[in-house]
Amino acid sequence: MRHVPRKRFGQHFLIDPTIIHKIVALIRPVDSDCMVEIGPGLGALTQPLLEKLPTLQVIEIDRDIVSYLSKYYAEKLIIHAADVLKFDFAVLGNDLRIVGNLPYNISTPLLFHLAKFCHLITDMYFMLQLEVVERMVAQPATADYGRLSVMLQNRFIMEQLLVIPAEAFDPPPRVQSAIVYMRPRAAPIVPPEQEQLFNELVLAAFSQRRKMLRNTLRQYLTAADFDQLRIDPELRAENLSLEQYAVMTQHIHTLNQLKG
Ligand SMILES: C[S@@+](CC[C@H](N)C(=O)[O-])C[C@H]1O[C@@H](n2cnc3c(N)ncnc32)[C@H](O)[C@@H]1O
Repeated sequence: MRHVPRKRFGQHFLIDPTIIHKIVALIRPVDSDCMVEIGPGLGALTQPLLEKLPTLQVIEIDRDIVSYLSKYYAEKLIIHAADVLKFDFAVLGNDLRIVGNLPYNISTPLLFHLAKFCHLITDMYFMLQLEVVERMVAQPATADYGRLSVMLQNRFIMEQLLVIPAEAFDPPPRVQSAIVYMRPRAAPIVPPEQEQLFNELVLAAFSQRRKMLRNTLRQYLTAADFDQLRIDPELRAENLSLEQYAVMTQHIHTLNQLKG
């Protein structure tokens, strides 16, 4: 089908057969998988995945692409014509394996949306902007370490896999891309009932990442609290590990409970 790529849907279609083959080899689809592809587009990954799977569920927003896919792949493909940011993954069942060459313009909100369903997910393989993948897997005391790293690492084990050059796509994006592997932790580091507080705390700390915690977290922790937690209040957001954010959250949660 002749299709003019739509910028507003972040359409950069994979065209390099060697890279497509490598991505599918990483995913290793097997018969029993409950596989879901986000943004199948013109089928670059869909076609080779379908060769290994009895069925595949896809979520696609572009109505022209939806009608093309429903004609071309009639039977084995279950198409959800929807905006993935509003999609309720719970309707797909559990043990989900989710894959996709994601639209880069919505990657951060999409990752946060998916995190809400991590109890239903076995693993995920995504193509994303390299810079975003580097931020996802970043460790403390590095320039890439930030809110995205802390919030996602709380829920997922993640690994940067292949780096993909822009020429592998049509039209080529202005940036390099990478494949990231994400597997939900058996349990998040921060208990779910403290997640809202954890989110607020991490947001406050990184809102002015060059400032000391003493200032950015003033509304949450006193000098005595920092002392009790054995965390130096002169540190900055980027110096704290996920575990330290979890300990601070637990401490504030307990204080809040005592206050009633
Ligand atoms: C980068 S393209 C990838 C296409 C194809 N998988 C490939 O690798 O060639 C992103 C795909 O996601 C779709 N898409 C963009 N925004 C979406 C959204 N909010 N919900 C669902 N699909 C979306 C686009 O229409 C497009 O098909």
